[in-house]
Amino acid sequence: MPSALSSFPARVTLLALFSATTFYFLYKSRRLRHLKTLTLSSKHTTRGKILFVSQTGTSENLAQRLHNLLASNGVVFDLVDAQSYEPEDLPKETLVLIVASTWEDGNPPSGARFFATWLAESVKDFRVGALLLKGCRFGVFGVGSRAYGERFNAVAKGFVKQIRDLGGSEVVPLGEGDVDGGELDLDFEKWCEKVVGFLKGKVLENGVNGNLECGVYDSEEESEGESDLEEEEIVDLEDIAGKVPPRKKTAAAAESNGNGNGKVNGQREMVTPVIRANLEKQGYKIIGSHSGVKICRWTKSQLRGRGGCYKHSFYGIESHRCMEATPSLACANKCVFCWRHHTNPVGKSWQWKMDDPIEIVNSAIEMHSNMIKQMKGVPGVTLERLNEGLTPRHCALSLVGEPIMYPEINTLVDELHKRRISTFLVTNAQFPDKIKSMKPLTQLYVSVDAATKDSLKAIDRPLFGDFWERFIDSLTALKEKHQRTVYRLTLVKGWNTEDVDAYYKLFSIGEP
Ligand SMILES: Cc1cc2nc3c(=O)[nH]c(=O)nc-3n(C[C@H](O)[C@H](O)[C@H](O)COP(=O)(O)O)c2cc1C
Ligand code: SF4
Repeated sequence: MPSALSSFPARVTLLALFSATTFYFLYKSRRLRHLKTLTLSSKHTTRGKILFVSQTGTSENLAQRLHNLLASNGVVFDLVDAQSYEPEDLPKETLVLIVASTWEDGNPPSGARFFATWLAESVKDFRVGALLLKGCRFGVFGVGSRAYGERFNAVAKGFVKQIRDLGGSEVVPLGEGDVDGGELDLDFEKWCEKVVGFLKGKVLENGVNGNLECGVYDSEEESEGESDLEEEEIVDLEDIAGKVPPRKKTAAAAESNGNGNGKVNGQREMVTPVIRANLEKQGYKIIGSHSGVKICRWTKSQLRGRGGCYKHSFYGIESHRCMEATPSLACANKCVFCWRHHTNPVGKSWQWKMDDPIEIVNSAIEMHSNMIKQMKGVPGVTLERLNEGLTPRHCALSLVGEPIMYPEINTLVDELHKRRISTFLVTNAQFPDKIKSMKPLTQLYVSVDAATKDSLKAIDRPLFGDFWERFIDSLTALKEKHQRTVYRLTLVKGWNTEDVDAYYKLFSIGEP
């Protein structure tokens, strides 16, 4: 048990606080986000931004024109080159107008690659969720050439989709300028008219109403502080899922695949080509046939000299030296909040071809290091931090799936420890025997997704018929472990936030 946080109520409160905040906003706010984003509070007084993405100056000139036009209407925006804009600040923005050109192969100009990559990666990062930019209203004008066919204004179109996917509210429909055959100036003017119309409170064709008096565009007073909304929007706790499907679609009980034969080294590969492609699209690096590694957004953040995750605040773990990995992408549940929905491999026991633990560790470190190297040259990344990042000191075995399903988990953990890498492992409490036989880890977490049998069944949709007995046995096994143990609560309002007494009983079983 850790000394600083060994106080049971303190630890439970902190974990519950993180998880509850995350899920409450992921789940509830998704449905409400349109309503909310249309009703800006007077706290949002950040000045609007005009961002330009430009290589040869066309988009920059147009952006400058828009800037002047708005200024002549009494509204002052900041005019910023996307090249020098810090995308981590986007969630703080309340209104962003982007003028963006498209270049070779439908890509942005090289100077704006970081901005574009940040957006694309945030959409794919399941931990970010659909709320990151929910306070941000935006409009995009694309500068390109129709001669490029399907790639005409690909960058501008991509920005619109990505910002929408991250919860942004599009207040002016995409404008498209064609520098070759089209009427660039005219099309831009029309788009600018819509922007001015929006700012003057006119209802646009997409039904969004602007309002000059809402405080967003106040040219005199610029708020320095961060809004309350932003504070509420703290999402992401390592492997917490981002997108919650509606309850009615997910309430059906999970079906066992019925094939669990307990073979330690089966013939089938766990990761099928379809699953592999799906995971790789989301930034996962697949190791062998059942393991994965992914660079965490906190790792990137701390590499850039920004904040780390809660393990940095709690335990001093340096996020830029942390590797997030799992030796089993499969698990024995189909939790309703799992981002993988129905695409993940499931099983009651190991039934797949098995890779060597040493090879998994070596490949994980190599792949992780390669991802770290790609951060070279990114604003804020110093050589010193980059080099530190190349030698991970901590491994979060909690990416996705159930790590203790992997039959060689003990050897794998030993390998990590031999390399002076500390280990945090998260299990979903369905394999009590595995918990018992697990060698000491730096910290062992058990996910407590619900406090009663019925709610656990509804939320985790376990494959095992005796899931509740397994769950209780897992907590009992935890108590008997002579090491640091933690319950991790994932609280979703309306699903599992009641039954306080039942949670209390569970705490007295495991004594985390
Ligand atoms: C090599 C090259 C590739 C281009 N590729 C595209 C493209 O894929 N799609 C598109 O819409 N426009 C494309 N364009 C047109 C540019 O977007 C256009 O020249 C624009 O004015 C550049 O704006 P900027 O000066 O703001 O960067 C391309 C232009 C060049 C020279
Ligand atoms: S523990 Fe590591 S992987 Fe997990 S959120 Fe923190 S930095 Fe990222």
